[in-house]
Amino acid sequence: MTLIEIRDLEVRIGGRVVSGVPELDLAAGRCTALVGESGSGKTTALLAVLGLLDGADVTGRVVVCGVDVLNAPEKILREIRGAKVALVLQSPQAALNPAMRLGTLMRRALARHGVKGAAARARAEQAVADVLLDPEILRRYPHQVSGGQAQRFAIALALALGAGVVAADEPTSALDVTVQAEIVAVLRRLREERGLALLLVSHDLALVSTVADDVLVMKDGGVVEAGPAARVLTAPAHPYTRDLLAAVPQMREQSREHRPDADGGEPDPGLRPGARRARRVTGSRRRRRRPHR
Ligand SMILES: Nc1ncnc2c1ncn2[C@@H]1O[C@H](COP(=O)(O)OP(=O)(O)OP(=O)(O)O)[C@@H](O)[C@H]1O
Repeated sequence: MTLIEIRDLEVRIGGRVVSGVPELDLAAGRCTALVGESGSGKTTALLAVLGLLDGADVTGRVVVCGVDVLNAPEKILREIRGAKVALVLQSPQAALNPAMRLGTLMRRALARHGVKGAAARARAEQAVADVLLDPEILRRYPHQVSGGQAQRFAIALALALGAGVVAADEPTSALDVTVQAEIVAVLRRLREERGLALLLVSHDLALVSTVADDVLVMKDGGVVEAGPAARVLTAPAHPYTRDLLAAVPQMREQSREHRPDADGGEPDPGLRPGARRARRVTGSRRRRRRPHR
């Protein structure tokens, strides 16, 4: 079943094309990743899927869980956001109301989608258990949880609402290495067990190589190459993709000049050989924030 279908999507801001995706099909249980340099249009494409591009000139066709997003009334869009497609951001704590316990927050979100009382409590507890969090976390405030816990809570919120698609924008780049691997493991398990579909925006080629089935490589607001991750990341056809991949060891050498112990430490669980190196380098780009747990 196709959950996201994009055809000839073009987003213009101030007359300039800032993001364009000619074709994307995402089925249940699959993961498509948008990769590319900063400003290439990845986040804009993700926001288009959620119908969150007020003020932009958007053309083409975006169908999410049967809803024609670019032509749907705001009321319908509000219904699909959360209940069908959940957005997971780089720093979920920033998006959580600091004055509200996580349990309250989740129950309010459920109430907006018509689930209340004991059913909401049960749904919340099940969802946090599904991402391997102790239900006790529902009594805590956002500042009382780690970055990794907050990210798992954001995923749990998506599960509680019954979302079949998670749209994740750099979901691990604000987290430290061990926690990144935990989040990746949770996302992979949910795909396998629940058939969750994942639309992933990431700078992190290591993350992409471990979770994505398909990859779209974006540059200057367009897609320069698309195909199965196993092919695109090992035998890239486009010079830009080759540059992107070639930059990884090169940047590693640069970073080693500044950090003599750069290759120390144990390999990360859950990363394929070579991926750890790619992660370290790509994870140091502009959007990376200070790791926290
Ligand atoms: N609201 C806006 N107003 C003006 N320009 C915008 C707006 N939103 C995005 N852009 C421009 O659109 C282009 C694509 O931005 P986008 O955030 O989609 O890129 P990205 O690939 O996700 O980059 P990054 O990884 O840095 O977030 C950029 O040139 C950006 O400056």
